[in-house]
Amino acid sequence: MLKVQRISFSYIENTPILKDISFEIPQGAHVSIIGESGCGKSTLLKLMYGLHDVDEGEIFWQDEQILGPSHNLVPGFEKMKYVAQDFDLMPYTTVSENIGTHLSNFYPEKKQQRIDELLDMVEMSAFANVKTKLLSGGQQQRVALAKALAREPEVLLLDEPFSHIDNFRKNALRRNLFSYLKKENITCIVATHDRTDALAFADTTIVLKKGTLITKSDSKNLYKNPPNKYVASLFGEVNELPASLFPEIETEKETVLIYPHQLKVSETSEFKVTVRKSYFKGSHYLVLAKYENFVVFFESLEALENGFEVGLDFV
Ligand SMILES: Nc1ncnc2c1ncn2[C@@H]1O[C@H](COP(=O)(O)OP(=O)(O)OP(=O)(O)O)[C@@H](O)[C@H]1O
Repeated sequence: MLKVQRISFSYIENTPILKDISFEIPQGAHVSIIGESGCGKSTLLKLMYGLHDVDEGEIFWQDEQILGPSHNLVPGFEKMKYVAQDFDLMPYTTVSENIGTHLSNFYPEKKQQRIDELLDMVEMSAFANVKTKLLSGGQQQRVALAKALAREPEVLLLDEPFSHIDNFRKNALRRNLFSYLKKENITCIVATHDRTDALAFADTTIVLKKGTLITKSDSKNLYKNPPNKYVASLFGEVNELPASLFPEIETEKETVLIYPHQLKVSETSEFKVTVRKSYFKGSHYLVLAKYENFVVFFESLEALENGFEVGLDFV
């Protein structure tokens, strides 16, 4: 269990970056940390790894307290690995050597086997003997992930781990990585802007806003029942519309949050909007429309003309 207990932190005096944050993460769980840019996601990861001293509060992994640099000669908690946004690779050594940096040379065959296994997982076997300075950003990011896993950490902390990787590889890599982590019961915490990291791969999602934890919840549940527009917006476009338009939705609030895919064009609906623009999204169009002073997003299989009036049903 990772226990974060009432921690607060500031880089500069009287400018708090994280305020009174508490949560627990069971061993083997996968957790995403989401929130707008600058809300403190990276800082929280760094504190969990022991790269800064907390101002207040305590962090524990199992029964061991994670202490910052004022208590440790070499900052960083041994049982964890942290992959930062800058990958921290040795540029003039090969991919294999980088991955094997922390592996013992005592059993060379075993070491090579482990390197090969990791190269395969991150789909970098063809680059084993290439110096890392010659790799693209996305390739370096994959090597950094493999290097972090080489000695099987108990906890893996990842800061935007797939940000440099193209979609084609990202999806395969994510599937490989997260199924490997589950198999090995490695706890994984990912700071991310990518909703797929949260929705498809994290059991639990933590939401930060301006340095405070605003919710921690089952990822699917959070998506289906976002507590407010800020949370819903982290998953994509969302409409906040008067609840009176949707009597079928039970709520005591004055407004309801509705994702674009929950609104469908209907000839019979009395809720009429005026189309402003259609954006092609591949499988559908995202249509921007106006209802009185509200902006309304909905999905349509066809592009709709500016000025066109359509009815929308909640589905
Ligand atoms: N070394 C530092 N010294 C002073 N302020 C810092 C330092 N690092 C980060 N900050 C500030 O702390 C706040 C939180 O930064 P952090 O990088 O943790 O946010 P984030 O949520 O990870 O952002 P992003 O999504 O853009 O990566 C920001 O206001 C940032 O400017």
